[in-house]
Amino acid sequence: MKMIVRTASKSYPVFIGPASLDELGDLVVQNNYTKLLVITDEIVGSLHLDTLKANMPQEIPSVVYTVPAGEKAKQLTVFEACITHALEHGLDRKSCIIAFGGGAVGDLAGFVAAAYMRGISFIQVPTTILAHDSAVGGKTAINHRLGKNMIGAFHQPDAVLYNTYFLKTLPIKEKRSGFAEAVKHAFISDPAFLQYLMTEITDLATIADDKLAYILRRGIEIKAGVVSVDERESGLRAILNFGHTLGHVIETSKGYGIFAHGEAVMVGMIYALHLSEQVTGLRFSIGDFVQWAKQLGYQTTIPDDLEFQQVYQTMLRDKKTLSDQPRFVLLEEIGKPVIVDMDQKILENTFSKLKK
Ligand SMILES: NC(=O)c1ccc[n+]([C@@H]2O[C@H](COP(=O)([O-])OP(=O)(O)OC[C@H]3O[C@@H](n4cnc5c(N)ncnc54)[C@H](O)[C@@H]3O)[C@@H](O)[C@H]2O)c1
Ligand SMILES: O=C(O)C(=O)C[C@@H](O)[C@H](O)[C@H](O)COP(=O)(O)O
Ligand SMILES: [Zn+2]
Repeated sequence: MKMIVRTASKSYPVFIGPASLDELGDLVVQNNYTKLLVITDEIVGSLHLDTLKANMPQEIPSVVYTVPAGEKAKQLTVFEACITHALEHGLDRKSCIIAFGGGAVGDLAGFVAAAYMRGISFIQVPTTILAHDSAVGGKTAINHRLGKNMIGAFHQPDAVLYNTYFLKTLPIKEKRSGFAEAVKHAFISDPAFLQYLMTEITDLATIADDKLAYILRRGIEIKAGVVSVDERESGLRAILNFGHTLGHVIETSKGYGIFAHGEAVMVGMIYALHLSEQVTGLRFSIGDFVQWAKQLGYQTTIPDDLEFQQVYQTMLRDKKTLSDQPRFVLLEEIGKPVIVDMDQKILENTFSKLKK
């Protein structure tokens, strides 16, 4: 199946399904790429690189660069090594980078593409559930020890080829991480989708293929709808950050990769739901939601070793913060997000209640 993402700077196709890699050859020809650089990670490369290679047009020269798996890929040293590899192998301005992996590879490789010779093409070939979010919308970035995704650019891909066959080898922790972003998409825009998820999904290890396909498609539709209105987060796009203010702090404070991104976002969403109850008067059974999240294996409390004062300092560096005022995405209702400047005392009291 094919969807089109339309943003102010560019429109591009997202192909979803087991045959999506068939599109690669045509894309390479249509766009006249001179050379391809596949950036993948060591796990995805060892499991699936042969499948990707089998779908790459043999007449175009290609090279592969393998980076560490997970958040370790999103570092300046790895970014520099990718640029060096591209220079040493003669990539030019008409070359194309293929981001082959989950969100970490996508964010890194997209940023390499955004920066190399001031910007070349890239194609997302995502391999995780989470990537229904990360491969669409053009946010690319690497991390800084003081904050998540602090060094990056907006740079849209030429296409997204989402071969759902790759998802078969995902470990349960990564399924959980990716599913949390689908829950986020439901919370910010579609109460019926949230209801569907909470009713139909009771075990992440055994989601039926048709249900997973629907969840990915609906998540991409919601994300594409937001980025088509506000590509560079001048306003509306911030709603995609629901759960991320605390989520990113958890990732940064615990050390990148300890909590998977979506696992941290789940705790952040539960925090934001409690804040919403107090600040916007949200009426929603948080207890039922937390029970369901626990059943799916999520941690639903704030890690015990996090201290509010330190957490608050990291929140102040969040990209949504303006003039030292932390801003949160809260919900007035399910599907009705609002951006709110937050009072430190409310943040602290709710934080204390949600610690283990
Ligand atoms: N740019 C965006 O809009 C956006 C959106 C959401 C998240 N993100 C970022 O995405 C990253 C998380 O992405 P992710 O959850 O895809 O994680 P990931 O890319 O770190 O992959 C997680 C782990 O799963 C492995 N893996 C990937 N595909 C696999 C497969 N098919 N089979 C077996 N193992 C596989 C990887 O090697 C890695 O060890 C975070 O850095 C987050 O900040 C970006
Ligand atoms: O696409 C967006 O916009 C998002 O916020 C999606 C998030 O799921 C994603 O984690 C994103 O990388 C966060 O962006 P950041 O600007 O808060 O670093
Ligand atoms: Zn996210």
